[in-house]
Amino acid sequence: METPVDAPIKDKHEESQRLQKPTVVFVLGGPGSGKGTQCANIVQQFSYTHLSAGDLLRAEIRSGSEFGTMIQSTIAEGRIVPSEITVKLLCKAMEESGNDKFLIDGFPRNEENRIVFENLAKIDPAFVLFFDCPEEELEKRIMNRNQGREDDNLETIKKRFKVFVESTLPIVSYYESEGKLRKINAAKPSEEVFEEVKYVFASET
Ligand SMILES: Nc1ncnc2c1ncn2[C@@H]1O[C@H](COP(=O)(O)OP(=O)(O)O)[C@@H](O)[C@H]1O
Ligand SMILES: Nc1ccn([C@@H]2O[C@H](COP(=O)(O)OP(=O)(O)O)[C@@H](O)[C@H]2O)c(=O)n1
Ligand SMILES: [Mg+2]
Repeated sequence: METPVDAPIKDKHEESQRLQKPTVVFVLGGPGSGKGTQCANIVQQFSYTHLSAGDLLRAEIRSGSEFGTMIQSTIAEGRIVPSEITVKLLCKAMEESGNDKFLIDGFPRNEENRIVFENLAKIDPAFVLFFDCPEEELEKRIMNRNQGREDDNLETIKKRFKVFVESTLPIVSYYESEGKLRKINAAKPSEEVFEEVKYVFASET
């Protein structure tokens, strides 16, 4: 069939670019809500690669990067690292993975994260998983986590909860208004949470 003469070449290029975009699922929830735990479960049953923004930032500190000291002090204070750094780490990890389906855990944590990702990666999430859990349960889980994290102490946890409420919950509301939020009750035992998670993935794919 002939190409219609008025079909602009640029639009065709943009369409093929869009079709090649990877599938991204953002995974949000308060600190200690089980994002990392459930992502590990998901990759065992569905063909996703798990990218944790926090893990990438901690690896960047260990690598001796020029930004290491700044990232370390930002994390120790429970604040959010400048988005360009985190988004570049995520994009690099996506490129290097060889996969085209990603769980992006702990991101976007604020509006700047969301917009910089939109502008640099130019990918919209397929949907957003949100692990909903009361603060007192989160605090207990973090205090028992034992991963030797500098930010898993009571003083920093309080700051992280404040950042979560002030900066991340508005992002959760944004995706809800876009019809992209899949809210999970994360206050249950891990196996029961995963049953809900599986149901979401089975319905989406
Ligand atoms: N449903 C759950 N019930 C009780 N403890 C949990 C549950 N999910 C995870 N945990 C534990 O809570 C801590 C925080 O979980 P993690 O997956 O690291 O959360 P996040 O990545 O959201 O901070 C870990 O020690 C983990 O083993
Ligand atoms: N998008 C992100 C994700 C994490 N971080 C930093 O990394 C810290 C740990 O994030 P994390 O996702 O590993 O923490 P948990 O929610 O898993 O406990 C956050 O408190 C922030 O200081 C960030 O600045 N930007
Ligand atoms: Mg985590």
